[in-house]
Amino acid sequence: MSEKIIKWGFIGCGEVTKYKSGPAFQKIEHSEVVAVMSRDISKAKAYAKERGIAKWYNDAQELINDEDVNAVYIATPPSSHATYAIMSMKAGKPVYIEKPMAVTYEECCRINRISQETGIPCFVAYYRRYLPYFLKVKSLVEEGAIGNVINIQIRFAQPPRDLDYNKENLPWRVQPDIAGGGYFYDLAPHQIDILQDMFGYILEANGYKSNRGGLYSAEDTLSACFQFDSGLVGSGSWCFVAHESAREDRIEIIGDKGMICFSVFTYDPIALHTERGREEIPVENPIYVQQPLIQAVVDHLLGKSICNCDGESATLTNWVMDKILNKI
Ligand SMILES: NC(=O)C1=CN([C@@H]2O[C@H](COP(=O)(O)OP(=O)(O)OC[C@H]3O[C@@H](n4cnc5c(N)ncnc54)[C@H](OP(=O)(O)O)[C@@H]3O)[C@@H](O)[C@H]2O)C=CC1
Ligand SMILES: O=C1CO[C@H](CO)[C@@H](O)[C@@H]1O
Repeated sequence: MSEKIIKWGFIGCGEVTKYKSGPAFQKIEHSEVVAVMSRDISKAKAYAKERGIAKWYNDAQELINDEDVNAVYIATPPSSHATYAIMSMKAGKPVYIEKPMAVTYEECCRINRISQETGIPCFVAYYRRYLPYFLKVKSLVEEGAIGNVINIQIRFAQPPRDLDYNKENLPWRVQPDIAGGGYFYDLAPHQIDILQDMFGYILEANGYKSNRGGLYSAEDTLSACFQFDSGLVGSGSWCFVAHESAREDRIEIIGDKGMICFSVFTYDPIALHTERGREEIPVENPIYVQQPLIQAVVDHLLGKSICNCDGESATLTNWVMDKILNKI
């Protein structure tokens, strides 16, 4: 891309854009937000006015066609990611898509096909790959702090959220036609992506799912096992209707000389267990957590470096989830 400034249009301006990503697009050099879209024009206008964004729309195609917009951030629920990504790339505009990339592996493949045919890049918001906390875990593994890695364990449990009890108006995150599944499809992609970034691609995955809470139709409890290309095996369990006493957000990387435990959502200090005992390693992340990844995307679009947080790699995470859910 020859432009000196990446001028973003946002499709969707909900929660994720308020703090995690939105301000970062405006803080980064050679990056501006020039337009925003919500299906409700008054929401789009209020969002734009509050943040000094010049234009607002209630129609995605109009935002994409805007000549001032030269890259598109898709921050809507997952069921609309493929449509907007394909519309944008067909208009010649690179996309940065929120996670999960789409509601199925097959939709991800469609997005990648259009990216290949048009030559327009597609990135996915797996920002943990660029966060200091996870880079520290990765460097401990690479330095051999725990010897050879033998096994991976993911454990995640949380109680239902208040909104999950509202049968008449359930959150989109537990509606599989919008979200791709239940909370598993919302949260597990972060865990699966970061593990694939550290250990290579997962080539086998199988799972069992169940609905134990009866609050909504999507699965709320799962167990899975998986194997990486290298032969490394791991397993995971997820429960979204657990008692508070079972709350957990933990990945264990078990080695032959120690173990690393870390969290994916709460960033509790990394725990390094070795023959020296247990050490805690606190690591600070930036306030706008997507900023390092967005910087990498902007640098890629400016031709300065390559960002590999792309559609091809993100698709493998949807593949793993669809295998665990028996969707494929
Ligand atoms: N990377 C991360 O850490 C996080 C990522 N996310 C991801 O970001 C995405 C959005 O999540 P979040 O911001 O929490 O969701 P919200 O429900 O808060 O916001 C969704 C936004 O999309 C708009 N919208 C909904 N449906 C459509 C549609 N079909 N077409 C156009 N606009 C639509 C909504 O506004 P309106 O209804 O007015 O159009 C709203 O602006 C999801 O993919 C989610 O998984 C979310 C949180 C963190
Ligand atoms: O990282 C995250 C934190 O929680 C949100 C709500 O479940 C997720 O959508 C998001 O991906």
